[in-house]
Amino acid sequence: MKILTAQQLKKLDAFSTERQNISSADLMQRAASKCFNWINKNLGLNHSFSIVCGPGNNGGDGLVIAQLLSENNCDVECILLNFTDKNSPDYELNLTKLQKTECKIRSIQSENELESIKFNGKIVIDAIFGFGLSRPAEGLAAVIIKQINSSRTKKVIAIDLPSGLYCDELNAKEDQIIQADFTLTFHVPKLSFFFPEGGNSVGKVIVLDIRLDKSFASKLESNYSYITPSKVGGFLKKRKTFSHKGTYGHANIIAGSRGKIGAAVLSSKAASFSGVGLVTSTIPLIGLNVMQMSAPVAMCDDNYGTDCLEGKIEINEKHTYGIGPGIGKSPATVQFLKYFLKEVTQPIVIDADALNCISENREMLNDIPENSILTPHIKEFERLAGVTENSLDRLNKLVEFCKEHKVYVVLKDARTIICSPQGKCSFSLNGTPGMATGGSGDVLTGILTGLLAQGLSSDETTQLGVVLHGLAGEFAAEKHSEYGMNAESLLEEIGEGFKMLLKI
Ligand SMILES: NC(=O)C1=CN([C@@H]2O[C@H](COP(=O)(O)OP(=O)(O)OC[C@H]3O[C@@H](n4cnc5c(N)ncnc54)[C@H](O)[C@@H]3O)[C@@H](O)[C@H]2O)[C@@H](O)CC1
Ligand SMILES: [K+]
Repeated sequence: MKILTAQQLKKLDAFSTERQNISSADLMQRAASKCFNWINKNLGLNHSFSIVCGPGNNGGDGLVIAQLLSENNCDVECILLNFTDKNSPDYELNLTKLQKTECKIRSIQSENELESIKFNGKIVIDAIFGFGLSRPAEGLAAVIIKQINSSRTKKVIAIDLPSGLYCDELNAKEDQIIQADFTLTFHVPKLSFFFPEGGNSVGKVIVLDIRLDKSFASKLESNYSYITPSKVGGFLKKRKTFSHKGTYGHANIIAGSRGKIGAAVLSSKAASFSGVGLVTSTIPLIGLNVMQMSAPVAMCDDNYGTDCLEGKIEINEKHTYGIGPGIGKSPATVQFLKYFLKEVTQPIVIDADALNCISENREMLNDIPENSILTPHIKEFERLAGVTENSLDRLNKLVEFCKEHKVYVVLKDARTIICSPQGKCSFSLNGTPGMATGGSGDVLTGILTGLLAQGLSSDETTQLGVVLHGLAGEFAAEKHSEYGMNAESLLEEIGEGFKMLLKI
């Protein structure tokens, strides 16, 4: 699904109402009903609700939600921020409707009236600004946002976007933005959700389908799309009854050095859980016993060096290679990598120290086979492509880099971004902060190598692999909490991720 700008969302909104022969107020009613239903189903109605409304259509959504809560006999108070007399027409219409219900309505003109408002213990519904934010929240809006953020609220639910967050621009550090527990966003997640400059404020993102015109949306120009489990599940190939280990490819994980054999173990195990037929671990001799004991499923090739990888590897055209986890940067390993890249012709997965070696020996960039998959985290990417000023600058550099080198880059972060050699970017919302721990990246390398080995294209591999890795993280966090999980917990949950994708 394409990620759209505020301008495009407005156009889509207008086209959809016209095509469906409904008014904009009907669409607002539909959007607000979706929010109400989500709240009812997921949090229940037995709470005290405070709904804070701004002057535009986001505020209008808030008014309809207030109406629905009030009609369902909830304890609800609606706070109107009156910093302008130019309210949107649908806001005015729904305010008149709300005034006919039992809902308590408070109209706030100035900051000193805010003192008497208490948000502690309440579910706060933030409907101050949506995608129409045109400048940083200031004055009354900024003060109330600050007040909500510092209150002991039960939960904060942002409607469409946390107020104060831009839709497709970057916020400044000092901007006041609602810190939501949940963001109920319409149609698609917004670009800003994927960047650290504002993405920390969205909490859990729930995308609500308000039946905007899908064919019109697909014709709008956008370089950015959002990957969902339902999209990537279809990339899985059906396993045949009469098949054997040779049917499903051979992943060769080239990894490890003295003290970093764990990275090789994690990657090799992850590959073995990805559906691949065979796994070989190409490791220095020092890791042989550890690997055989911890990952007996992997065959070992220990012919290249004792403490670190060295020498000239013989490329097997039938193998799909994933190189980098824990290999270190010793001169002998750099030579090993140089030779490997010169010889290999099929797309490969390149991670971690292999990327760092390439950054320090840039001529190697020219030897990376087309459609290979590079999996840097932000620092590793900056070593490859240069320091970036902010997320948008990084996104532009990412596009340039992938086009120039004809590779896929999986830029690992809380919100991982995949960029294709054509410069198309896909964003994933799967994953959890519990995955911010050593070894998570090694697991991703294993998954990607395993999927690529099974004959998926690099495009399918990156999208499916990133979602699967994120789902494994979510299942691990569910079982062990975000604190009590590690990279090994991810391995145990790859299967749960597959089960979910197969159900869709
Ligand atoms: N297109 C869609 O998909 C739909 C949009 N809807 C809602 O409509 C919202 C967009 O509505 P609008 O375009 O009316 O915009 P908003 O409601 O986001 O806010 C715009 C209003 O706030 C003012 N404003 C902007 N920044 C300000 C600031 N920093 N300080 C003070 N005032 C400021 C503007 O002048 C305008 O009056 C969406 O986010 C969503 O909640 C839904 O009702 C239904 C469908
Ligand atoms: K909002």
